[in-house]
Amino acid sequence: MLMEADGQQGTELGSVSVGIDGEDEDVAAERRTVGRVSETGDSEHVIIVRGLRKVFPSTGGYPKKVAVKDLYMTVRKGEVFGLLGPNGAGKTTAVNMLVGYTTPTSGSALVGGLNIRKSMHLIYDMMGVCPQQNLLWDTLTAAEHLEFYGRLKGLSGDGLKTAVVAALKSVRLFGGDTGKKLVKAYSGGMRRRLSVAISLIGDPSVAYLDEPSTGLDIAARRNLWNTVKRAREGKAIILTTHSMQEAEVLCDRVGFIVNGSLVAIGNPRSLISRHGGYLIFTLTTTKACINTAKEQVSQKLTRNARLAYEVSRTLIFELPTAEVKISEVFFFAENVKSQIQVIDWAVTSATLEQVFMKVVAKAGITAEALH
Ligand SMILES: Nc1ncnc2c1ncn2[C@@H]1O[C@H](COP(=O)(O)OP(=O)(O)OP(=O)(O)O)[C@@H](O)[C@H]1O
Repeated sequence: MLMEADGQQGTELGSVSVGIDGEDEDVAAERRTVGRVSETGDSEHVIIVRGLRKVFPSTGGYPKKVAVKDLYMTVRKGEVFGLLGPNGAGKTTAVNMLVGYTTPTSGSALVGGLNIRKSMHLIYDMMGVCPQQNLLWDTLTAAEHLEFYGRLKGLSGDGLKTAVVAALKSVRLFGGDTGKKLVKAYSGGMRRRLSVAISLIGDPSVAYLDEPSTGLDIAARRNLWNTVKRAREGKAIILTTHSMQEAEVLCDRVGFIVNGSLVAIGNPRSLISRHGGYLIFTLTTTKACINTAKEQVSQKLTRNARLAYEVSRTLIFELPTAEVKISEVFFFAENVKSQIQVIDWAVTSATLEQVFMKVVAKAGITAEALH
């Protein structure tokens, strides 16, 4: 791996401060990792983001916008990293700085040891991008697109032909004459799949996928997940998504961004256990039994049960896992039938989506604003 001499490094890292008031522990630890690997160089951490910040100047009467606030994170070889956040959180702006679409206001990033501020022309050779908006030519076929981008990645001859066929097959654009049709005759989903195939042709060591599954039906989405899983080996992949299911299936680690700041980072499971820490108990009863049901949960399960939602006759409680075992909820649900009429009940662990809503709400955005 190339490690580029970087005169700014000392200054940039000199400003790293860990343990800023209220900063999440995992976010602080990631910041420390950035400091460590930036100093020593490291072939495993393919992407090292060092305090990237983007401020859009005020225009047309609108005030200036700090879209990304001092982002520190790393992505390792073989890792799929998911950037999650509500609309306008700064995900695309962060990716746009990394791929050279927009210049950072401050901070920098190393990609394969090269600084995005100085060596973007060299980084282009090792990266693939699936932008949020498809950048395709209506008058070319899918195969022609892939041949064009394959050549840009240095492929030629039989190697190029084989790579184009493999790419068309990987996103199911190969059957019949599909790959030979002009893109203007493609559906939205087919265009999206082609954009993903373009980003992966030539086996780049870094790939950025901005909401890759937007507009895909369930089958196409699952197929896309398999394509990304197969492609991840030896690559560092950053993807942005609004789908928590996609993040759980695909991502080794995820980062939640709110108002331009990273507020949580980690493996989806560890985030669930760290920030979730509760069971979701759903109980549907009759109107007459609602109050007794609430009392029973508080008395028999835990006083710390939190009523998260009450919709019609359905109550949804969060029960701290430190206080209530799942078997106790089963026992409760069976026994409470002597006190109240139970129409239905269910218990599940917290999901990444619930943890996301909680973390985002804590960071100052209401759940309503997310919809
Ligand atoms: N060129 C620009 N000029 C001014 N403001 C911008 C520009 N591009 C983005 N922004 C603002 O920066 C913020 C972050 O936008 P960005 O597109 O990065 O968010 P996002 O997390 O990708 O959102 P989404 O999930 O909706 O795609 C938003 O408030 C957006 O309005």
